[in-house]
Amino acid sequence: MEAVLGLDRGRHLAGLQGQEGLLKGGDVGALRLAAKLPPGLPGAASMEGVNDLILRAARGEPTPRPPVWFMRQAGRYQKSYQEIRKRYTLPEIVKNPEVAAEVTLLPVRELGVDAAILFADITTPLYGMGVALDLVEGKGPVIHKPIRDKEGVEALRPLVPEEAVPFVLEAIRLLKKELKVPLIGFAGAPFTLASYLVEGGPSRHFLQVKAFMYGEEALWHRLMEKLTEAMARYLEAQARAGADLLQVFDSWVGALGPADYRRYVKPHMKRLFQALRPLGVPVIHFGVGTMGLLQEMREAGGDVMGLDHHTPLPWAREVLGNTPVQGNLDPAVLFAPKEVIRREVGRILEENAGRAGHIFNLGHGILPKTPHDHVAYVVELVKEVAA
Ligand SMILES: Cc1c2[nH]c(c1CCC(=O)O)Cc1[nH]c(c(CCC(=O)O)c1C)Cc1[nH]c(c(CCC(=O)O)c1C)Cc1[nH]c(c(C)c1CCC(=O)O)C2
Repeated sequence: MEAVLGLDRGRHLAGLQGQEGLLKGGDVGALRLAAKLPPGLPGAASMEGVNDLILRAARGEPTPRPPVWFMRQAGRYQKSYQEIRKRYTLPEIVKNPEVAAEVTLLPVRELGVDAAILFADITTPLYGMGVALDLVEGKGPVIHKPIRDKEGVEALRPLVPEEAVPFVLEAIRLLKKELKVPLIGFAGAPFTLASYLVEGGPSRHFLQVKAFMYGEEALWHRLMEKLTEAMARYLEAQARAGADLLQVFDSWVGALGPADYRRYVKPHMKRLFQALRPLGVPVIHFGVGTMGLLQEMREAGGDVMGLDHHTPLPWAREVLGNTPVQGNLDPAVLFAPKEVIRREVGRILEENAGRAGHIFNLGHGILPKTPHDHVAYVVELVKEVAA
């Protein structure tokens, strides 16, 4: 397995050098020494010479241009990923630190994005809590025994990251030796994980999870507490292993209205973000269909709010004040002709009007059949800002 990373190491470094060679004007400033990280984090020592644009933007500091990365930037739209997937299943990639690190590096090399995101799935830590599941192609996670009662909730084991996901922590340590951009660690938020655990798989109307939430309120909070505690431990372990930022994916919480969010979800999210605060690592809080929840989610916590493509950026800026934002190009725009991509990227940059604290991203993850050159084009366009 060493060969997988070893073989590509030279290419990776060559790619990065090429990328630096192309840097112009303001971008050079982006490669200055990283600002100090809080003590106790292993990432601190290895941040020298790292492109720290995303860390500065996450702190709300001015940058010569917005940093850019993409949710699901490693995946099936890449030929290189498809090649690796011919040899390994998704869980095999994740459980093999060298291969997971290699997949994490693919978009950094191929696109020149300003951050890497650890290659894993939101379901990865669930195995370590005693949940049996499959990742079904074209569908998503399928839980063997959905949680519907007290017995199911009690059967969930506390997560001990060093024992349950040592491969994730090892992948982070390997990546920190290779990367010249910050590494984002991530986890699913309790509601989004609960939706898979209770529904048994992806859902359209979230009827099972809502029935459980409304009908068994005490048990619901017990389930959310267990997931909150586990994800706090998981994210903490990722930061200690070297992750420079963390993103919490509450992908499906947009299924709830603000009153339900306040009652059934917000107290748990508050606890999660409180637990992460002492780590001193910026945390991005993201959801889809969450425009109506934005203020509640911001109150729950997070240093950066992820915006989906239904949320007007200027409106979000009004609502959020100085809180940094991430987003929010519609992933479908990547299927459009290049002139449209240029127009839409330009629109978002104009909407942000050069304000500090903007991380350029999509409003949700890259879709499987997205043309690779269109993704690369977005990176070029964002980098033009500082040219
Ligand atoms: C809801 C969710 C999941 N997983 C994730 C979320 C939250 C983000 C979001 O809202 O999109 C998070 C995730 N999953 C994956 C990553 C990798 C890092 C990255 O962003 O590059 C991340 C951040 C790998 C993956 N996880 C999965 C793939 C699909 C590719 C494959 O099977 O090889 C990848 C690259 C599988 C998965 N896992 C999940 C789904 C819906 C799917 C897709 C099913 C399909 O369409 O086949 C659950």
